Amino acid sequence: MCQKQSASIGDSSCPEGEKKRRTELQTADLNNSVSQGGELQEVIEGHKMSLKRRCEHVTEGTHEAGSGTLLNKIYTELYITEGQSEEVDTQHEVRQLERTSKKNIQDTPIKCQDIFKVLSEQQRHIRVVLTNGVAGVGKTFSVQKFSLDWAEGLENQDISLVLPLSCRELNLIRDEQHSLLSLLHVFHPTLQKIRAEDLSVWKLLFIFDGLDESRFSLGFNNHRVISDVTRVSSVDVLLVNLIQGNLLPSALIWITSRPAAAYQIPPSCVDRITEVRGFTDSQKEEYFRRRFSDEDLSKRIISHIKASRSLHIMCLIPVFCWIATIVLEDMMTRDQRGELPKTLTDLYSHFLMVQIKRKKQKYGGKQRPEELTEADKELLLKLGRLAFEHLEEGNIMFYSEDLERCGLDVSEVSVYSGVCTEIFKRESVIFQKSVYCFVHLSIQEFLAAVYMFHCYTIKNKRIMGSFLKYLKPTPFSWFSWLFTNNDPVKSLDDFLRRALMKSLKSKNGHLDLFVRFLHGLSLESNQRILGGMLDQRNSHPETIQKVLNNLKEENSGEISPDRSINIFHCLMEMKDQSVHQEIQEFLKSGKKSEKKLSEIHCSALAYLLQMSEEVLDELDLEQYNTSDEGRRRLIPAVRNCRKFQLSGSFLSTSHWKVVASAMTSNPSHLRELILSKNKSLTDADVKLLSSAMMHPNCRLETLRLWCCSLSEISCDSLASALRSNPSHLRVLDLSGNQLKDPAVKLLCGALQDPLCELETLRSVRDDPVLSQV
Ligand SMILES: Nc1ncnc2c1ncn2[C@@H]1O[C@H](COP(=O)(O)OP(=O)(O)OP(=O)(O)O)[C@@H](O)[C@H]1O
Repeated sequence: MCQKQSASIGDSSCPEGEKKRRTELQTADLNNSVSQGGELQEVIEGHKMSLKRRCEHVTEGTHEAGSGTLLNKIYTELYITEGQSEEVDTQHEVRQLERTSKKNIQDTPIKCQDIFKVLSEQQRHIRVVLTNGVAGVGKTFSVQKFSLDWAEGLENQDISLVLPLSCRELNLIRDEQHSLLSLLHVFHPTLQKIRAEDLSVWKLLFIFDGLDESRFSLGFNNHRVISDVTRVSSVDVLLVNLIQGNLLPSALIWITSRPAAAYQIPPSCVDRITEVRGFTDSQKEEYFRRRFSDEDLSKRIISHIKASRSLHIMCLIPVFCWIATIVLEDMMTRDQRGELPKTLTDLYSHFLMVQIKRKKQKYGGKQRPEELTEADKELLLKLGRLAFEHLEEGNIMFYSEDLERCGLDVSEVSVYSGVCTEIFKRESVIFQKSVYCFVHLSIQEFLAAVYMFHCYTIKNKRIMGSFLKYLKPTPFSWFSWLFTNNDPVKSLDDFLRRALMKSLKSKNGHLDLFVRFLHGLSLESNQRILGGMLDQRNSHPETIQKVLNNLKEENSGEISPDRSINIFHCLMEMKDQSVHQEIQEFLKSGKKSEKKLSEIHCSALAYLLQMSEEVLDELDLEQYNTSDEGRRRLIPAVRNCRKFQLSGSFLSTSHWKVVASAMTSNPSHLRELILSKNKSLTDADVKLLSSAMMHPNCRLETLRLWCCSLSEISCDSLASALRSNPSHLRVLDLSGNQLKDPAVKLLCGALQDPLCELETLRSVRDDPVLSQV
C-alpha cells in the first residue's frame, strides 16, 4: 500500500502504478454506484484536473496566484488534534497561541486526511467536521492539501467530489439568490454538466474555508427549510440547510474557522471538532529544512530561531515561519553586518524592508534597495492608516472603497503584493469585486503601530487624541486618571503609557500586539531598520529609561492578569532582559518566599510558569513575597498546576474567569482548588466556577471553600454542579460558611441525585455534619 508521505506527493514518493490503480478503482466504484455513463465520469475527471491545477501551487503573499511554489514541496505536516484546547474565547489570538503552544501528551492528534474517518468504536458516522485554528496556523493550507491529495487520487477516494468554497468568495455573492446547484456551477464551472439527481447519489464533500471571514449571519434557529438542490434561496440559508442535513443529508461538510467565529455553528450540528495547533518543535525544523535546499542555511536559521524564545514560540504559527524565512534568508545570504532580529518588532521591520526591496528589484528603481523613497514612505503610511483604522474596528478584510478612503490607489497596492495580497486575482473572471487583507493579522498590527508611531512623531494631535480618546469616567477606579486626563500627549513615555492603558482596557485584547510593536518601535535600533520612515529624534536614552521604568512600575489593578502579561512582553520588545533574567534566577534558586517580587516580576513569572513543559504541583499564592496586586498577576499560572490555593479576598471576577478557564481547558490539570476567607467571592463567581465544574474537560476532585460567606444562591449553583454528569468532584468542603437550612437542603438534594458521585461533603459550623461515602 502506498503510504502518503508528509510532502512531495506529486513526486516519486508514490509509484505511478499505485496511483493508476487507485484511479481505476475509484472509476469502477463510481460506475457501479451511478449508471451515468462516461460523460459524468468525464465531469469528475475534469473537476479533479481543475482542482489539482488550483491546489498544486501555493500563493504566499509575494507570489501571484497560480505561479508560486509547489504545495507538495513546502507542505509540512501540521499538528492537528481532536477537540478544542480551550473554551472559545475572545482573547487575542497570539496570546491564546502562546498559551496553547505546548504539546501535551493527553491530546489526541489526528491526521488531516483522516478527519472524516471513524477512528474508534465509540464514534459514529462523521458528517460535519469543524476545524478551528488561529490566523495563519494552516487551515487553508490543510484544505488545499486535502483537496490536492484527493484530486491526485491519493486519499479519501470514497468521496466522489470534493467541493471547496471559500467564505471570502461566498461573501461576494451574499446579496444574490442561488440554488445549491447554481452555486456549484458558479464556483466550479467544470461542473456545469452535473444535474440535480447526480448530487443526491454521489458522495460529496463541501468545504467551507474561513467561516470567520464570512459576512453572513447564519440563523440556525429561524430559517426556511430547504431540501431541494434546485430551490433558490439566499446563500446563508443554503449553508444552514446543508450543515443541518436538510439539504443533501449524505453530503460531508468541513468548516474551518478562527476560534472566535466558530460559535456560530451549534455544537449539536457538529460530529467532530478538530484544531490546527500549528507546528510542533520538530515540525518547525522540518519546515525550514524543506524550505531551503542549502542545508547549512537551514541549520543556521533553525539555530537562530531556537536561541530566541519569542521567535521560537511564534514559529508555532506557519505564517510566522514564512515571515522568518523571508527575513533570515535575506539577511544570511548577503553580506549583512547588522544584528539578526531577536524580537518581533525587529523581525517585522526587516520583513517590511525585504518586501520593499523585492518590489524594487522586480519593478526597477534608481534608489538603493535599503532606502525608502518618499513615495515608498507615503504608500506604507497609507497602508498603516488602513491597518490601524480597521484594527480599531476589528476588521481584517477590506474592499476597494476602504482602500480609496485611505488614499490608496488599488493598482499600487497590488504591486506591494507581499504586504497586501489581492486575493481574488485568480477568480477575477467570475467576480468583479476584489477583496484585500494583510497576509496575517500580525502584519496589520505592525503596520498600524508604524502609522501610530509616525502620528506621534509628527505630533498629529487629532489622530492621537481620537486614539487615546477617553471612555466614560469611572470615578472609583484606580485608573480614573486616564479618563480625566484630557491633556495633550506630552512626551514619548506619556504617549506609550496611555497607549498601553488603552490596550489593557480593551475587552478582547485586540490592541495587545499593536502596543507591543509600538514599544518596540520606540527603540532607535528598530527605527533605523525602517530606513528613515520614523523620526529618530524621540528616542533619547533617558526617555527610553523612563518608558522602561513605567512598564516596570505599571499598576494594572482590575485588568485581567492575562492582559497584564502583555506589559512584560512590551518590556521584552524593548530588549530589556533584566526582569526575565531575575525571574529565571529566582526559579533556579528554588527559594520562593525570600525574594521580594514586584508586579512586573509576577507577570513574568506567571508567563514562564504557564509556558513551562512541567506541570506545577502546587501554586500557593501566600508563598510568594509580593503585594496583592503581584499575587493577582500570578493567577494565569493556575492553568499549569494541579493544586491552587489562596487565602483572602483580593480577586475579582476577571481573575475567577482565569481560574474557570484553567478548569475547562483541554487538558485541564487542576485537581484541587482551596479558597479560604474569600468574602468577596460573589454568587456570580461561584456560578462561574460551578459551570466550569460541569464542563466535560474539568477534572477537579477537591473543592474547599472555607469561610467564604457562601449564600443560598451559591449553594444552589454548587448543587447543580454536583448533579452534572460527569462530575469528578469527590470532596466538597464548605466549612465555616454558617450555612442556613435552605442552603443545606439544596446540597442534600444534590447528594440524593444518582449522578452525584461526591464522597465527602463538609459543612455547617466546622463540623463534618454531612458526610457521604
Ligand atoms: N502545512 C504547512 N506547510 C508549510 N507552510 C504552511 C503550512 N500551513 C501554513 N503554511 C504557511 O502559513 C501561511 C498561512 O497559512 P494558511 O493561509 O493556511 O492559514 P489559515 O489558518 O488559513 O489563516 P487565516 O485564518 O488567516 O485564513 C501559508 O501561506 C504558508 O506560508
